[in-house]
Amino acid sequence: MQDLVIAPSILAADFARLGDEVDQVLAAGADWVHFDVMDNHYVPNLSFGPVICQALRRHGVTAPIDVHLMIRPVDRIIPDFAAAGASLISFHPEASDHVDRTLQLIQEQGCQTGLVFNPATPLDCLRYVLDKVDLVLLMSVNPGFGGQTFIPGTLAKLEEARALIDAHPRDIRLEVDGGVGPGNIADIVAAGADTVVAGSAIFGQPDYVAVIEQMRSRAASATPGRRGA
Ligand SMILES: O=C(CO)[C@@H](O)[C@H](O)COP(=O)(O)O
Repeated sequence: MQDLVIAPSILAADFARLGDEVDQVLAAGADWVHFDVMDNHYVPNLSFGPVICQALRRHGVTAPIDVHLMIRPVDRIIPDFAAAGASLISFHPEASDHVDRTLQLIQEQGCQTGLVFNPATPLDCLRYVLDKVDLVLLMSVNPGFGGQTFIPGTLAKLEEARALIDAHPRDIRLEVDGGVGPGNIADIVAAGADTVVAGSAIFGQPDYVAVIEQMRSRAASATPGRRGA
């Protein structure tokens, strides 16, 4: 399994001070910036688009920007995110008419690819496109809002995804998003995740260093394959 990546979701940041907020979480030990794009169509909420991604790059952010598209359709906006500095672009298979083509488009734009599965969406299509996927993202809440409660059934689904990934020769990250924090990260890592998104659990705390350290130390105590140990 790959080293743990912690990707704070800027959806929970103070937008009026976004550049400083991102600088602070990265200085506190976060690895990536998780960038939640919502269109008030695929999900019932509206967030931000490529200009904000570009603004973060112009501000000086060099860490990977992990763009999660909760939009439909997806293809039209992918070149804009690539030009804005996205490192990795993930989308939901049901939001694309042609999943394989969208994955190719992201690759052609020079970004890494991710496929996102909602809590009730089966992983069925994954095995047909694993050769084009760099990251599998399992939603552990229904997408659209931060601050929701982790859906426990995600743990069994993580184990299912981990088995698929481990049977594949390429390095593919397994990310979890929604309701993740110090209280459940050990079980999440034990179930097979190597990448975690956390919004309110990080930005909701006054001390970003302390919460990120706590998440790392609890994750380090997990034994892969042994949930609840
Ligand atoms: O994509 C989403 C919600 O749609 C997530 O990234 C959440 O924004 C995570 O927030 P917390 O549950 O960690 O507050």
